[in-house]
Amino acid sequence: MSTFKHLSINELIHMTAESDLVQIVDIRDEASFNTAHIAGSINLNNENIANIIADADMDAPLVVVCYHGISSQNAANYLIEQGFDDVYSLDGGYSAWSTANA
Ligand SMILES: O=S(=O)([O-])[S-]
Repeated sequence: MSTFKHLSINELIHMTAESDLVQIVDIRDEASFNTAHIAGSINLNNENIANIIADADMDAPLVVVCYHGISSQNAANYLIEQGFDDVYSLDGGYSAWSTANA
């Protein structure tokens, strides 16, 4: 069974520049997500997770974003268990992303 990989902010920028297939899921609370999020990301929550999994391309890269890159690692493991093959946890989370993109 595969394990998730760590992804830096720079790696995410390169990955999204090179492929349109990259899926980004943000597991922060909805209010934080609505305030600001990485372009193209989806807010993943208990209500929509089943639909997102059902609609997703399980072979395409899936990047999990949280606040600081801690809880995204658990979510990444969970999403691998659900059948995703190529899962990444964004190191530093949205916090690092927003600092890098300020
Ligand atoms: O979202 S977090 O677990 O990195 S604080």
